[in-house]
Amino acid sequence: MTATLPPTDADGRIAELREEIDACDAELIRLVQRRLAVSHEIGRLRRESGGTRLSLAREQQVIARFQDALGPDGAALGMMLLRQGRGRL
Ligand SMILES: C=C(O[C@@H]1C=C(C(=O)O)C=C[C@H]1O)C(=O)O
Repeated sequence: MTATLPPTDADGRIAELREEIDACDAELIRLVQRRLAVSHEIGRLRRESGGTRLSLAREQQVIARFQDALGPDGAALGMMLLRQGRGRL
């Protein structure tokens, strides 16, 4: 059986939990920005040393990691992060 809270208590708890979600989102945004900067630096180093801009083998590993942890939506999230780092191909 689940306990029911009076609406005013529920409102207060929802407000608290939304603050937690806002903090998670802020952290995620910071991490995505950091990931993008690191990814660009690797791409620059690889190009400057005569390599290819992308590494498809590495991209498969990244997508597999997201898929294993989060399922199909995780794989989609991994692909969005990779796409963000690629910029114009
Ligand atoms: C960052 C790299 O370069 C590219 C970007 C990747 C990424 O954003 O994770 C992965 C593979 C590469 O296509 C890398 O090789 O690790």
